[in-house]
Amino acid sequence: MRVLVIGAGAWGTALAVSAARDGHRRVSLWSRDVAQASEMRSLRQNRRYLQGMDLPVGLHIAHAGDGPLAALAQAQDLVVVGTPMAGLRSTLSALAGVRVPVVWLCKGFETAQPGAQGLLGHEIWAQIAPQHLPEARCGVLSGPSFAQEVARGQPTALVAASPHADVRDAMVRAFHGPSLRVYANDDMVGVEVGGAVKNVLAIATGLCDGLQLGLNARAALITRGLAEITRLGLALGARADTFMGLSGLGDLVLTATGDLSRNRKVGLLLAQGQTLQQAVDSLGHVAEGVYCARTVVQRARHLGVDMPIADAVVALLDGALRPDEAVGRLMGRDPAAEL
Ligand SMILES: NC(=O)c1ccc[n+]([C@@H]2O[C@H](COP(=O)([O-])OP(=O)(O)OC[C@H]3O[C@@H](n4cnc5c(N)ncnc54)[C@H](O)[C@@H]3O)[C@@H](O)[C@H]2O)c1
Ligand SMILES: O=P(O)(O)OC[C@H](O)CO
Repeated sequence: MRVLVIGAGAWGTALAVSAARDGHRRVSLWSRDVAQASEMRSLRQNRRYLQGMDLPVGLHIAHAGDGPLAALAQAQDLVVVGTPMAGLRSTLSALAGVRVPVVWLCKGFETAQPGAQGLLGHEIWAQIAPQHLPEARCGVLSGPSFAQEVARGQPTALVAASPHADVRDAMVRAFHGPSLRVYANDDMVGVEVGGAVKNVLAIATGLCDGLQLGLNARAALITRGLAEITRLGLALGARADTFMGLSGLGDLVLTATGDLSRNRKVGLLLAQGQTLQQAVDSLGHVAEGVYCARTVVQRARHLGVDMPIADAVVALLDGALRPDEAVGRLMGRDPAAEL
């Protein structure tokens, strides 16, 4: 099987490494940065994004200087976009017309532009791909997964979501292996909503832990956060049971509690008194929750969905509330029925 991973950040590299360990797959990792790709070719490491991890001998490194991305993509069995949300639209545009299933790894909503709604991956895809190729097919690979652990071969479970059975199968064939289980799900909307909104909630739990509000508070945030994810997902057309799965509860628990999470780290740093800019600058990697929190809240308001925790995160990121005021606002809400 021939697999192309576009975007040599932490996650794209980790999955390419994991897939390439199986000698039956021909895996290529593409970087837009020619200098980074050249270094990866010579050192067989991605020092910038996955320090200390050797790239398998069989992993082919490709870059923007090798020729048109669409031509390389056309020669594959599966194309995997590993950029952050901010790069998804431009990458899908570059791939328009390619007759190979395209899936992505990013977890977020597109940052909303003035006068427009920020979109999920499948919504961006619908604006671009079918105009060029009506039979174009897409999917998303998501679930609880820190890049470093996957690259090291530590046991991990992912979910491959697409409305198309052949795309789900292609993702399973590309990535399922001895240390990586890939489950299939046809609810792409639910899987995308879970992956996007958990990042916003992980900022909240990071803040909660940084302020030492306690374990009870963290459990409450995770549980009520899952209720917010589910409400928004249902309003967008997802199935409720998806949110009990890997891309819902699973990824929320991992990101909200795992100290490898960049989103959780943003919350921890804000609690220490850092500005948002200082927190983001210190990461060196993308924290999608920072960029999609406003979109989540806008989409929820548009649909009449109540998301008080996400609202508080936005107020905090915008500097409209201090951390202690955000806690006060959440705890001061009127009593409500749980379900
Ligand atoms: N790191 C993880 O553990 C992890 C796990 C699961 C999902 N994700 C998701 O995967 C996505 C990527 O995360 P990451 O951790 O790899 O980010 P990262 O910050 O480590 O790397 C981002 C990479 O994308 C590249 N890039 C940015 N815009 C691009 C564009 N327009 N075209 C091509 N390349 C572009 C950058 O040069 C960089 O190589 C995010 O949406 C993240 O939420 C990350
Ligand atoms: O480091 P984060 O917060 O971007 O989370 C990484 C993955 O999405 C966890 O599944």
